[in-house]
Amino acid sequence: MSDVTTRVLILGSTGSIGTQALEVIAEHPDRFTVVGLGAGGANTATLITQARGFGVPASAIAVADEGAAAEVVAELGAGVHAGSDAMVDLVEAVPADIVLNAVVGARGLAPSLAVLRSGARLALANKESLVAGGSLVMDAAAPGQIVPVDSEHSAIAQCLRGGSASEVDRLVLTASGGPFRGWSAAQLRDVTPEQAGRHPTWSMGPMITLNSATLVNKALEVIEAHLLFDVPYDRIDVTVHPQSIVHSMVTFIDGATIAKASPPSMKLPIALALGWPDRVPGSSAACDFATASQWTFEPVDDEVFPAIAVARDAGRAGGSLTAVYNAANEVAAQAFLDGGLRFDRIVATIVEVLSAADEWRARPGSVEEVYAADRWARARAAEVVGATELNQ
Ligand SMILES: NC(=O)C1=CN([C@@H]2O[C@H](COP(=O)(O)OP(=O)(O)OC[C@H]3O[C@@H](n4cnc5c(N)ncnc54)[C@H](OP(=O)(O)O)[C@@H]3O)[C@@H](O)[C@H]2O)C=CC1
Ligand SMILES: CC(=O)[C@@H](O)[C@H](O)COP(=O)(O)O
Ligand SMILES: [Mn+2]
Repeated sequence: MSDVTTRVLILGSTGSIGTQALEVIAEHPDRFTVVGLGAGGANTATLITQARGFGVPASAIAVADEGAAAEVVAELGAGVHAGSDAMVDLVEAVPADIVLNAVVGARGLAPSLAVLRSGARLALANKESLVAGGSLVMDAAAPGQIVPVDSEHSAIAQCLRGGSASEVDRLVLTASGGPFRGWSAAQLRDVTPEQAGRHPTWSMGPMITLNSATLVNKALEVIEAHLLFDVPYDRIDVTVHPQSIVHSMVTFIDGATIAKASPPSMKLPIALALGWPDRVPGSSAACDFATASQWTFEPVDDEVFPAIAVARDAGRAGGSLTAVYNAANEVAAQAFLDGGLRFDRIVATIVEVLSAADEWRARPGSVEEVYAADRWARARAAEVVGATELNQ
């Protein structure tokens, strides 16, 4: 084994993915070293503890919120990167072999692009940056420079190892179905944020947990799979698998399907992305085939949960419509969490915003054009959310 460790910079270190990544690294000090940490600023105590625990200096820390950054400076000293460009500044200032982007939301786009420019490997949890940036992100990446962290895409990448793209017939993403699997449209009207926050199989941050409940998470993941693996939308399926043990599958042209299975834990795909292409021993418990269990698969109810079908249409139409989809969702989801929008109106808001988004059908020529689409969609979504008829 090499005596040189892999230098890992973590953006979003205080969140669900970020903290699990630090657990993986702490378990393997012979393989990985933390060289930088970035976060929004809502959890400065955690960030300071992380910096002290992993020996990260102030100059290798980024905090988006200026006030929170000042708190970190008071504890760790001057040099902390602060403000809306802090993640990009950090990526540009601190040499790393791998940058894990575990920031939440489309705000992760600029940092993702900065990582690709730096030449480091991008371990990508922040699916929103890919969905928003689309071909811009993929075009900026060298072959193999992006390694997926999202469990489904990690699974597919594993199923594809050693094969040739021409042998792939279909990608099959699994979905837990969320907490409202089997519910009727009428039942979804009265869903509360508390109910939507109870994911059946995964413990995750609040936004992805809500996105799983609306199936917007799976919608974003279909777009993510299309971009990462260059497979057309009509050859990407979604199946509801409530146990979340099969993390996704690939069906090949001879009728064979390869599935990747393990109990639900993000530590495995995080560790694999950090160690890629090598597996990190003991990342997760393995399936216990000595105990009786059932793995079930059922179709998505597209009538009650239209999020995936809407995303496919946006993705096929192309341009910046997937950025519009994501931005509209971020606004509507936050409005729901704040008590200002009915649950079933989240996806209705996305549909409403997309229906007026024809100007964003052109392929973006620059990241500024993506940001323009994102800003437009946020403003339009805020108007739609504010329209009383949508909440009746
Ligand atoms: N959690 C999971 O199991 C999975 C998550 N993902 C994806 O990974 C990403 C992270 O998810 P998750 O860990 O659950 O989210 P969390 O909400 O738990 O964590 C989000 C992280 O982003 C940071 N952040 C918030 N605002 C900003 C900002 N303006 N600038 C920089 N950083 C910011 C937060 O910092 P602070 O604490 O300071 O607010 C926190 O560190 C998402 O894109 C999600 O879809 C994908 C698959 C599984
Ligand atoms: C762990 C992970 O990758 C999440 O994206 C997970 O897949 C969410 O669960 P759903 O299948 O309910 O969206
Ligand atoms: Mn996922």
